[in-house]
Amino acid sequence: MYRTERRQKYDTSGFSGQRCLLNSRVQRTQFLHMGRTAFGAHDAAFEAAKERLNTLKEEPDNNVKLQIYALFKQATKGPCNTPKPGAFDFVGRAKWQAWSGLGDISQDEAQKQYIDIINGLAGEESPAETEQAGEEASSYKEIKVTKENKVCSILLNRPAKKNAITWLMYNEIVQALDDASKDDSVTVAVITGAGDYYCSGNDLGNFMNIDPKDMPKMARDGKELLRRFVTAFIDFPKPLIGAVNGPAVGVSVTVLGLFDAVYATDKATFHTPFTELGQSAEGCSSYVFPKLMGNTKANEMLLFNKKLTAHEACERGLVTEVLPHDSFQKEVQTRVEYVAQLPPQSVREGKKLVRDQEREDLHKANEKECEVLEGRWLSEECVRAIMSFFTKKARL
Ligand SMILES: CCCCCCCCCCCCC/C=C/C(=O)SCCNC(=O)CCNC(=O)[C@H](O)C(C)(C)COP(=O)(O)OP(=O)(O)OC[C@H]1O[C@@H](n2cnc3c(N)ncnc32)[C@H](O)[C@@H]1OP(=O)(O)O
Repeated sequence: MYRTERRQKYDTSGFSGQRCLLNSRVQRTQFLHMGRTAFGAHDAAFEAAKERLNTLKEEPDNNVKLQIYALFKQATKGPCNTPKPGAFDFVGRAKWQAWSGLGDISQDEAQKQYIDIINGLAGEESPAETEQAGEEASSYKEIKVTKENKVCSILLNRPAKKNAITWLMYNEIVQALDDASKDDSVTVAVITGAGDYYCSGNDLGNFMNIDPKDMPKMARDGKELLRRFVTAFIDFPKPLIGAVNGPAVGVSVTVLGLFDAVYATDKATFHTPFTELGQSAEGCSSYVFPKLMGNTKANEMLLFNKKLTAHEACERGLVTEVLPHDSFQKEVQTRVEYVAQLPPQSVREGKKLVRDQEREDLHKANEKECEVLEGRWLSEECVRAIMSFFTKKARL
């Protein structure tokens, strides 16, 4: 009863809204049947994701539904091939815009993003399902950690919130890096994002619902959390690779300076809006970015909030290589697999030689940045900036 009723809420492409209902069981069965025959057996994961869509405990908000709808159409039909609906067909127009907004990403890529989002929304795969895929199930809530063929993949897994990093997620990432560093079966770690974003940085909800009298303590705790988080990146002893699959914001950008290689899709952007938020640099970026790109270019990002394209970030040395969005996953996989099979001890010794040159300076920069941020978080400027983010959201 519950499932049928839910199925009536939105069709398999996941979009709710009056004009989108498949309004009869026959149509729904036909649609599902068509869906099944449209894909070969090897699209089992896509099929499974479609099924899982109707078992979600929480209904996604419309933004996410539009994304799911658009990815479903792109995966099944390719680039948008229908005329733009009339001005008064609001739902049809929103759907059309979402689908046409995907441009010409391949059906393969669209399928992959569709699966990522649904699995992200559905939370952890059941251990049985993941075991079947030959991966090690993780016990994490907001990231997904899998280990396969010497590669530890860490997926930032809050696609509905653009993978914003909560207090819990900071701790889970620290835990996952620590675990990967100690696991002899792992020779390389990769971090990437679920859905269309790599990561939108610190979850601004971390600043909300704090009793004013607890602010100083929260700021102290936040400082310690950030210090541990960045330390985990400074001291990670194995090759750490970033696969920036979409826009990256804030702390997710600054710690990239501590990675050993960063591959970005040509749709990725890099934004560190610190002064707009009344905050300041972290992730050792106040030390690393001027070394990487020179003071003025570093200031453009850290002080003047300039958002970089992937190519600009590559020109400045923050990104190793920009790869076409369509073939991004495959291209990154090839590079990661090459690193994974290298003689691990030789790679670790080589990384240590490079990192030891500046390890002390990096820890000093991290301490200093966390100290300054502790003060920033308690400042009027920061409180005002965070409030305006949420009031703007509320107004929309
Ligand atoms: C008293 C002291 C307390 C201290 C506590 C500290 C704890 C943490 C310590 C460590 C701190 C380290 C320092 C880090 C600094 C940074 O990272 S600064 C950068 C922070 N990030 C941002 O400012 C980005 C904010 N988000 C946006 O600008 C936009 O969402 C976007 C990323 C540009 C995407 O826009 P759009 O495509 O329009 O999608 P949206 O509808 O906005 O987003 C979808 C939903 O996701 C939610 N969301 C997205 N990003 C965040 C985020 N960073 N924090 C919280 N929520 C986020 C967004 O609200 C939407 O949610 P719903 O409205 O519920 O759908």
